[in-house]
Amino acid sequence: MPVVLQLAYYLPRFLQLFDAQKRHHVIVMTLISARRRRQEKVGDVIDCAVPRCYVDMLLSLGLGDLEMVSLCWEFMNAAAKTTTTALEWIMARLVLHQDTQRKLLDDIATRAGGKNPGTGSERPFVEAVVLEALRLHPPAHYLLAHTTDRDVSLDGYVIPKGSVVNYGVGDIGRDPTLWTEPDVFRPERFLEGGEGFVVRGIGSGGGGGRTLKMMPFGAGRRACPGAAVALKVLQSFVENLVTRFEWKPVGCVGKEVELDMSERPGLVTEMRTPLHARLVVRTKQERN
Ligand code: HEM
Repeated sequence: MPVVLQLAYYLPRFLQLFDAQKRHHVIVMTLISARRRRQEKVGDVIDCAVPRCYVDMLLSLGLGDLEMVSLCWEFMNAAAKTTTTALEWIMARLVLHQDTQRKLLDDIATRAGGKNPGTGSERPFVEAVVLEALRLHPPAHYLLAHTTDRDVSLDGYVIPKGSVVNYGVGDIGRDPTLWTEPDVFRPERFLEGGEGFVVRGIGSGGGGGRTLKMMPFGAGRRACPGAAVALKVLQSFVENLVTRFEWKPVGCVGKEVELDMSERPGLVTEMRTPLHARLVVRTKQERN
């Protein structure tokens, strides 16, 4: 296609993109300016009633507005879509596996009561549920592109300097040489004695020791800096959602609508059909 036609084809999209960027800039700058005014009024105090936030730290580095806006967007985009997508997959799994949902509720109740963990494992069952869902449904099926700064030798292959390297995160989690029955949702594999107990989800990128059995947050120096927050947030949301509501499939008893667990590939891999579930408020007795 001639260059002029190509430009004409992409121009409307570029204009839309510029417009979206302008709106993003205005929204984020409003928030940054509010923090700047506050700092001018009370100073960059650490031990005041309002805690020091990410923007305060950026301001203290003396960065320019454009750079701060870009960093804030990177954080917001990287944090929100990935975490909400992971939560949707986890809740879909709990709708599909009612036995796991009941076991989770029991484990939460026994732990809250200070009794021995219901699953007999030191790892809370909710953590196992979150990890198992991230293994099967990592929101990012590929990482951000990485590159080699020198020739690297790996398993007898040479990856030349300057190669663009990426990983099939989704495939690693379902590798049959690493996981038994990899397509089966079984959170118990992450409990003590299970093949996934070594996996921490963070640190070495989700591997456990030197073996990368899964890497939903990437690995190494450029691994997700929000992994620890994401895992805590997910566990807290799942615990609260399951304690307050019973999550059931839509439809009446015996005629439940089957969940569509297929994926919509993209930068973030979402559920092709967004989750629809029937929520029933749990009674106080059920919660305890
Ligand atoms: C379930 C939730 C999340 C998943 C699955 C996830 C996954 C990832 C992955 C795979 C990468 C690329 C790593 C690489 O290329 O090696 C990444 C990068 C990043 N994530 Fe997350 N993330 C999540 C939540 C968060 C949260 C909550 C934050 C912030 C609070 C965050 C901030 C970032 C940032 C800033 C980067 C870019 C790091 C860099 O370029 O060095 N993420 N994330």
